[in-house]
Amino acid sequence: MSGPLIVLIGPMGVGKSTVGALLAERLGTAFRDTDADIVVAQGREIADIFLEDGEPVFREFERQAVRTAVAEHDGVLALGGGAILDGSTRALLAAHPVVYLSMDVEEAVKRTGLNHARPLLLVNPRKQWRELMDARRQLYEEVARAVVATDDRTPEEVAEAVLDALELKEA
Ligand SMILES: Nc1ncnc2c1ncn2[C@@H]1O[C@H](COP(=O)(O)OP(=O)(O)O)[C@@H](O)[C@H]1O
Ligand SMILES: O=C(O)C1=C[C@@H](OP(=O)(O)O)[C@@H](O)[C@H](O)C1
Ligand SMILES: [Mg+2]
Repeated sequence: MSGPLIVLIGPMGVGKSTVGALLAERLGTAFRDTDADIVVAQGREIADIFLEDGEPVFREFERQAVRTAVAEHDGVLALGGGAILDGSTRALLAAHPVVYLSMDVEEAVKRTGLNHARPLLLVNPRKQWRELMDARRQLYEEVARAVVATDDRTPEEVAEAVLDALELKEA
């Protein structure tokens, strides 16, 4: 198996899960999301894993989930926003068609501000999002084969831009 057709990375709320599902539909392939894989494997929501076990344990589940998904899945794969924090994950992704979906902070607050499913943005989302991006921006750029800005674009328009960036044709 040759690995995923597309791997989506980028910050929380940028649309990896939404656009990933659309892309899979347009390409006539399957969609997989490592956050969803972790929820199924653990039988708990992401926020509960953070609360009960802490972030380092979640990151280890995530590291393993990415490894398994990259090895097994040949469709569209969306990762959680922090997956690229792990150096071995970044090394693994170097061989794959990774697209970084980007957005600015105001768009991020609009898309995630009121959503309690994301434990890292529970208090002062604007400040926390800026801090996360200061720590991660360079890692997203380092791993990505293409960058697609999502501000002022519908999920359908983002999906189209991803297909263009990777020169992929619809099914
Ligand atoms: N291009 C877009 N424009 C406006 N809202 C969007 C866009 N993409 C996603 N959203 C919305 O933003 C929220 C987060 O999307 P999601 O796909 O869960 O992001 P991620 O998986 O990157 O965290 C959802 O409510 C989704 O409907
Ligand atoms: O950026 C992060 O550290 C996280 C992003 C989330 O996924 P999404 O990027 O799909 O929201 C989820 O994995 C967890 O809440 C941590
Ligand atoms: Mg997601």
